[in-house]
Amino acid sequence: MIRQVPVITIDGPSGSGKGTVAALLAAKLGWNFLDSGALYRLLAFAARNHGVDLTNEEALKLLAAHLDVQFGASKGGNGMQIVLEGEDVTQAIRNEQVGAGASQVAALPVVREALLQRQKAFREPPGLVADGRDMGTVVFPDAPLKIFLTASAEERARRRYLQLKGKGDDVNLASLLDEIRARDERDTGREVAPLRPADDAVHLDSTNLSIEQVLGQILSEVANRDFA
Ligand SMILES: Nc1ncnc2c1ncn2[C@@H]1O[C@H](COP(=O)(O)OP(=O)(O)O)[C@@H](O)[C@H]1O
Ligand SMILES: Nc1ccn([C@H]2C[C@H](O)[C@@H](COP(=O)(O)OP(=O)(O)O)O2)c(=O)n1
Repeated sequence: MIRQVPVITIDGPSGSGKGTVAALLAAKLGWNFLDSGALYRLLAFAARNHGVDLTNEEALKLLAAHLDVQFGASKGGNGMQIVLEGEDVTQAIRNEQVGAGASQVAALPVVREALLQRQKAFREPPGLVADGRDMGTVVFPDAPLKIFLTASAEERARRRYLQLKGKGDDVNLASLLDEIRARDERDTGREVAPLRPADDAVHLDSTNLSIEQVLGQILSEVANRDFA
């Protein structure tokens, strides 16, 4: 049997730490990294730039199919740089307004379909770490290790607050908590590819864990299997 390129999926709600841990894990293993949420964020961002309404399914489908984006190593070497239509949007797509737009367009089946192959194409040797909402359930259902990462809504809002404040954004903890809850509801309640753990996912609650502890627990799951 041909051995498939291994994938580790990390799904979970906003602020659970998926992106941080997935990037660290990919670096540690020397594997590729897919930040699937960035694709939905990029689509919401591009729609705004092109004056496309977030309910206009036909236009969004076209935009998603032709999204001109490059993912590369950042200039400083720490993290990923995202270039959309020639513009560096790495930071610009990381605010709650773009996150809410991403969650809105992500509920449309035509959009998910248009982005599916683009996500699967990240599965290249020697392996892939993919984070998002439906990595383990829809995009890579045969992944040999699936993590479902959670944390309380209050802790997730606190993390997001510190993160955005650190960037100099003007943020309010109570509204971030409201936004996180609204996004949880939309992402778990939608009909297509809702946020939910795969049946074979390992559940990790990071509320009281440091980033290093979460990474350590995932690495011990990796060590218990023989794919990496
Ligand atoms: N276990 C943790 N403890 C404390 N802060 C964390 C933890 N995991 C992530 N963070 C911080 O929380 C913020 C959100 O993390 P991020 O990886 O973007 O979450 P997600 O991708 O799930 O939305 C970041 O500033 C990150 O450094
Ligand atoms: N695989 C994915 C990834 C993200 N999405 C949607 C739902 C999310 O609210 C938005 C933004 O995702 P992203 O992972 O960037 O957001 P957070 O960093 O968790 O706040 O995109 C999705 O539907 N499926």
